[in-house]
Amino acid sequence: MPIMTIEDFSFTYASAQTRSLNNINLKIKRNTITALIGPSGCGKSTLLRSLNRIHDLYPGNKYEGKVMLLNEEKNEMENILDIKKENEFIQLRQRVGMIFQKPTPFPMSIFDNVAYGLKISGIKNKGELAGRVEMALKGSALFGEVKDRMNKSAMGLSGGQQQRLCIARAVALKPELLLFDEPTSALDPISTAAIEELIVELKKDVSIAIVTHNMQQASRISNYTAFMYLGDLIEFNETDKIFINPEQKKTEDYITGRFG
Ligand SMILES: Nc1ncnc2c1ncn2[C@@H]1O[C@H](COP(=O)(O)OP(=O)(O)OP(=O)(O)O)[C@@H](O)[C@H]1O
Repeated sequence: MPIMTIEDFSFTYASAQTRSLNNINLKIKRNTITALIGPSGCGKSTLLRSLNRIHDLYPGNKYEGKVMLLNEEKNEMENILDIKKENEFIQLRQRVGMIFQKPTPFPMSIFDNVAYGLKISGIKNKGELAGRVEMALKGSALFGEVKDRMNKSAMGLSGGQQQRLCIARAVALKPELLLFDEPTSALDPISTAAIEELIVELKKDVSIAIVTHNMQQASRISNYTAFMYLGDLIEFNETDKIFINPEQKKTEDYITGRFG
């Protein structure tokens, strides 16, 4: 079973007259990386932000269709568009974590950044907290660099380290799906390579969707690629197929750089 299925999904922003996404159908398979690509304004971020309903931080947006998330315990798919209660939103965003374009560490210590969500989710035991923080930092390939400065401010880390810290913060909550919104566009090539390597490593434990402007990045790290244009999903397939032998002319024009 996929971790998520997006079914006839359309989205309209509160302030907009027309839909930003039209009838999207897409499956995100477990333990794979799915890349969302397409020209500026095609709806990549809008789609990604629908998958943990982060749009709902602002009221009045219109969702149509279904976004079904696998409940592994019950072995059932549940429609996240039915969620209404605050505690259900908190739980959803733990299960479906998000990493943004600019690293967003909190102005607190490295340890507290990672412990923050764990405390909210009810873990109070100091030993357990320390263990989970260490595990998340190891899982995000950051532990070696920060183990001697856990109580120093996270703001003193480099951009690439801050982004790995944000990944550790999400990973600590043991998410089922991680959403990356252009996670390397503010980073230098060396930090970018480290984050790409980390994302590939993470897919052993978690399913991943990533928005990227960088087509080399999509072809390097993803298993599946969705090409979007003007709010439509034009083509979705295995990444090699999309980049080597796409079915749609629009996809081919985009990946060969004829527009976008
Ligand atoms: N808060 C908003 N209110 C109204 N319309 C919005 C809002 N955010 C985005 N849009 C519109 O929704 C459409 C899709 O935008 P979106 O940001 O998802 O595209 P994108 O493919 O991620 O673009 P980019 O690559 O430039 O980030 C665009 O037409 C955009 O103008």
